[in-house]
Amino acid sequence: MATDSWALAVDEQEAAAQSIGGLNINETEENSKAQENGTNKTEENGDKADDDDREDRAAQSLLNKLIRNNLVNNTNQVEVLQRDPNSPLYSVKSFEELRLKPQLLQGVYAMGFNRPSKIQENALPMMLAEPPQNLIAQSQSGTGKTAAFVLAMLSHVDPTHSWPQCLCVSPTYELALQTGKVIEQMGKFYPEVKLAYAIRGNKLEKGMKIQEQIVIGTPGTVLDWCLKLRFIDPKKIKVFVLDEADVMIATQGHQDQSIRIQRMLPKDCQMLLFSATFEDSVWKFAERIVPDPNVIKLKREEETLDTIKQYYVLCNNKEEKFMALCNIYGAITIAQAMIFCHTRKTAGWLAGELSREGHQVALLSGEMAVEQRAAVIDRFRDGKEKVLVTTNVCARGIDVEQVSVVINFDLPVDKDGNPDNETYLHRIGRTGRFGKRGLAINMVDSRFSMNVLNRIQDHFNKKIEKLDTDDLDEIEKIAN
Ligand SMILES: Nc1ncnc2c1ncn2[C@@H]1O[C@H](COP(=O)(O)OP(=O)(O)OP(=O)(O)O)[C@@H](O)[C@H]1O
Repeated sequence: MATDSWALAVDEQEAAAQSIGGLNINETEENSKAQENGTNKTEENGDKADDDDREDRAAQSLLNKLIRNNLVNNTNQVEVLQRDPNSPLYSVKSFEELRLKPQLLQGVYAMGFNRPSKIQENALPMMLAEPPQNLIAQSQSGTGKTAAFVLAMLSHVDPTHSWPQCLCVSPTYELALQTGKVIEQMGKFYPEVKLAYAIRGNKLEKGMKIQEQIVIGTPGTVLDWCLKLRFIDPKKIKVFVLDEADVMIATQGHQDQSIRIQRMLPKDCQMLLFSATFEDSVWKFAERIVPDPNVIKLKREEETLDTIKQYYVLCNNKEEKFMALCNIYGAITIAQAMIFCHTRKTAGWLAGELSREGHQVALLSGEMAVEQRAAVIDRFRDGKEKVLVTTNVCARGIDVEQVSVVINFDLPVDKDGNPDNETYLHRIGRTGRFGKRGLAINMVDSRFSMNVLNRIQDHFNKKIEKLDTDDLDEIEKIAN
């Protein structure tokens, strides 16, 4: 996340410069030096960086949800740690085996799910078991966690009772809405089950009691509804879900609020916690929320540079980098390319220059709302634009199969100006699914960036070849 938040910080810095300097972006000397060195003023302000990180995680997670329309491929084995290692381990290969209510099975199939995802194979039997079992599950975004706990909640409610029985907390209003949508879709043929949103702005009359069986919301509002306003009787909750635990703990106060909610629930309430990543801090939090847990983990698919041809081009400034890019485009056919810039300003400039050259260009930029970003990514994935110019902020999690060329117009560095190897790998590396050959071209424009390139090369122990973009024959060769 380091680079994302750094790029975001730069974007915000530029936005500030823009608002101070009218519509012209006035790059101060200090600013441009900072960019050159890969350092940034805002890093002095630790709080600000933390804020960025928080926003960044929630925004990234929302973006992932908006652009994802099927499961991510993952060939790793699921690790299961049972609370009682002697009890049999159930896993299912079909939804029928779960003996779901027919209305729910219909909902699952109507969503186009044919069989359980890897994580669902193990998680669903555990979550649907009698007596209910607690679960901590970790796997990357897009592996089917949300669908799994939504199915568990819908299976456990008794629609003849008009009070909340399942409670789900999400880190932000927008993420809660997204999960709500999945509940509505999956419960489409089960209209007796109703859903309420405990989110800011949803004001209810004093003394009211919620009648909906499922409540989804953010921790602050859920806590108020349970404790202060008593719209919900926490003692009647049968299933408690805490989603996106890693994003949750990044937000000040959410951790405590979640723990306070959990304390109000009955001892036999089923506790479920989900997270895309599992740092120590997440694990400590998870253990406080979920007593006696079963644990399911699915490691991320490893990315590799093995099938990627990597090159670098020596230039003196951004204009030369642009010329080099034009030469490459003139020499080889590029179906779709993603071009990464360090700042929003460079990205905007480059997108403009490329459009002038007649390219169909999409621009992803930090000031765009997450929904706008998702729309740009969708258009690009549909092939409506052939070039996507972006800063780092927006680019995580975008898997575009047809992207054959990735260009680092600026090399990825962290906030201290050190090579950001993880981001480099993430930009150009391929997982099993996208195992096709790829081409990565790095633009080097200073001694500083040459040093970054060399360190990246050493880190991955993979040669990055020099490319002379004035030599058309040489460029043609790299396409073969
Ligand atoms: N068993 C399944 N078969 C096919 N598609 C599925 C299945 N389960 C989930 N999906 C789809 O895969 C995508 C990712 O699923 P889901 O949102 O549940 O994953 P997640 O791990 O919660 O990720 P995120 O946190 O990004 O939402 C969604 O588009 C969902 O509709």
